[in-house]
Amino acid sequence: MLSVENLSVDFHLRRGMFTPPRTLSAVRNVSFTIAPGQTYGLVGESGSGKSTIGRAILRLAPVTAGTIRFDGEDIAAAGLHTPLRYRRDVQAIFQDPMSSLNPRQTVGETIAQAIRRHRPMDAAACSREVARIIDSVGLAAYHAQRRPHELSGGQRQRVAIARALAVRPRLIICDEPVSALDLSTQAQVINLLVELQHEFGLSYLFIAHNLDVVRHVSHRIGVLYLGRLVETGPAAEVHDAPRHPYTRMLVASTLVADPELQARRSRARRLQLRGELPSPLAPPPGCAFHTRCRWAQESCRQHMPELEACGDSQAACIRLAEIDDEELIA
Ligand SMILES: Nc1ncnc2c1ncn2[C@@H]1O[C@H](COP(=O)(O)OP(=O)(O)OP(=O)(O)O)[C@@H](O)[C@H]1O
Repeated sequence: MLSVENLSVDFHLRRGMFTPPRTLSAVRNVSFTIAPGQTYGLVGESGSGKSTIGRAILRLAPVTAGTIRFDGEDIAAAGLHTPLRYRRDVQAIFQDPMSSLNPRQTVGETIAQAIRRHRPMDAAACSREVARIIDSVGLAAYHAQRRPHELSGGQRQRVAIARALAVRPRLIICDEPVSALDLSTQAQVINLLVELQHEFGLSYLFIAHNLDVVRHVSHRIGVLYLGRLVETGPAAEVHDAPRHPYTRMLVASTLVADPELQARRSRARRLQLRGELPSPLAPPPGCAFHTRCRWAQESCRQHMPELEACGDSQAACIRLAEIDDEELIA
């Protein structure tokens, strides 16, 4: 249904009238597909380019190169005129629903407005539809009268999901939808998204920095480092048997609720991610991860690795064959 091919996004930064703009490569040559009813999870540290990919699909970030096809049609080439059908089929939910919900509108009015924008119907049918959608996201009927500031963070995220569902989308870009919520609310919202996927056959692009969260909802996962995919494949394989050094170190550095697993991850000190993501304005030569990789050697500074098949996944590292499998701790 969605096919992203060799997507690159550059931002041109101007510092003053008389200095030439500098180019920041936020996304480089990223490719993936999302089938109907499936979730593709994008994971990586802050600044790795996850949101920019989501925004490019939503036509909110410029596409420098590559294609974004939806049902075969190149959306990136559509210029300013995004087809109306695409604007309905592809919806989004973000980390902070407060910033995208109108503080003066009740929940019922917000959902009704979204319904009427794409599906004309009379007032009675619209209020029946609002009630049905409110129920389907696990809110009570009385929440229809509430305004965003009268709701908890989890309830506000349910309203954002309801508003997206109101237009009957086929794909939802979920950009860090649970990062601002406490752990138990995170689980509830994630379970809701999974249930809605089964009920309505939805597809998701699920963006998060926590690999365990992404693993839980995704069929396939892409791991981003400094704008490039360094590993991609079936969710279970990428999470439980990571190949790329960055994915291994990301797994080892992710906090989990299971105390035994957390203790094992904390003990694997050599695998803990240290240091900052390099600046995309001055990416390291060769493999961009070599500055933080515990397996890096001189050749890694000289060669930019391409994604290569390993098992059912693909990973971009010239030392894959030499890296010790003992050091896997999912
Ligand atoms: N509109 C913009 N103009 C200039 N640079 C931008 C713009 N949007 C993003 N960037 C830069 O592009 C890079 C990728 O940003 P992006 O927000 O996509 O990363 P991310 O992985 O989603 O991070 P986070 O989890 O913090 O949102 C960053 O270096 C960021 O500063």
